[in-house]
Amino acid sequence: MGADLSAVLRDFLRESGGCAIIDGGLATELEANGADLNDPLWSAKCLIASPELIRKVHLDYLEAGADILITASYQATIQGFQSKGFSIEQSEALLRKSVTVACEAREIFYKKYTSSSCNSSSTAVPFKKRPILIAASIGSYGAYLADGSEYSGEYGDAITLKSLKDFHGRRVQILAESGADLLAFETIPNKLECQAYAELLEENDIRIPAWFAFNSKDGINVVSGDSIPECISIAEQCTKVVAVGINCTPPRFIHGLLLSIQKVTTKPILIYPNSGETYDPDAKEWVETSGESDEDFVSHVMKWCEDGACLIGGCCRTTPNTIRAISRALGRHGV
Ligand code: MET
Ligand SMILES: [Zn+2]
Repeated sequence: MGADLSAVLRDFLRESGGCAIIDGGLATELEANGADLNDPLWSAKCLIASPELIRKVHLDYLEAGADILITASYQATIQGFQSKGFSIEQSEALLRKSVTVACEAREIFYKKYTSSSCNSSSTAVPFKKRPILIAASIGSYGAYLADGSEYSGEYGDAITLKSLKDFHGRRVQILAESGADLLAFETIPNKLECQAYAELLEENDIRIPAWFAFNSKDGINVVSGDSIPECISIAEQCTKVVAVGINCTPPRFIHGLLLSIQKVTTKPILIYPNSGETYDPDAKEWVETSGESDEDFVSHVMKWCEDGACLIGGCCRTTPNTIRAISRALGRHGV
């Protein structure tokens, strides 16, 4: 029998006081720090040209209180790197680099606070490292297409369960063996891709736990129109999936989605909504009309906890300030 992968997350949640904080948007925060991500690789472009910027944003999120960092591999695929002229070996190395950069940020953060606590006073209480997990991001096939189809879930008839498994298989294997603590399957737009991930996890020797995060644009179904309870039930049956929930979805939908998810899962529930703005894939920009301020966003946090969420963070257009505000709302203090 394999190791109990769910224990990794349950122990971590216990050490985090019952509710852990996920980081905020990575790609949009890289852009806020000056990166030009108008590219099919999106945030993964920085793995090639500016990994130090990714490390900085990871560190900003740790300073803000995040307990979990999600790597810059959301739109990093072997196929995507190859179409830029990289070899298979180089492409696989870039995938691994997304995890290395996040691990470096965690090390820098730990060192900083270990040394400051040692220097402060001879009677200082030994510094207790807060546990920090690195979650290797796996964006959907629609994210690789870079045409916004992770927000429609419409892949066309040519895309089958088998083609999705073929597309994701090697990347999943590489990231599972990269030193990451978890695999974060993000922005899953339809049931077919959920099934493909679950089968890949079951059929391969994947030794780290995974979470499945779906996105919704109506507060009822996943973006393709497939039923949330059906998608969650697929994840529920997969022993390697240790948490399920929602990402990159407006905060106003989260309460209703949590109520429907709760009914069909026994696993910890995670949510990391976006800022409430909408992405226009044709214009390639976020439409700012219905965005929520950090205060509005955070005013939901305690309610989401009562609704059963125990991993909470932010997705696109949320920032270290959002995470700092979530941390305060949860009564966290200091590092
Ligand atoms: C479109 S959702 C993007 C998720 C990814 N983890 C990011 O924050 O960049
Ligand atoms: Zn997002």
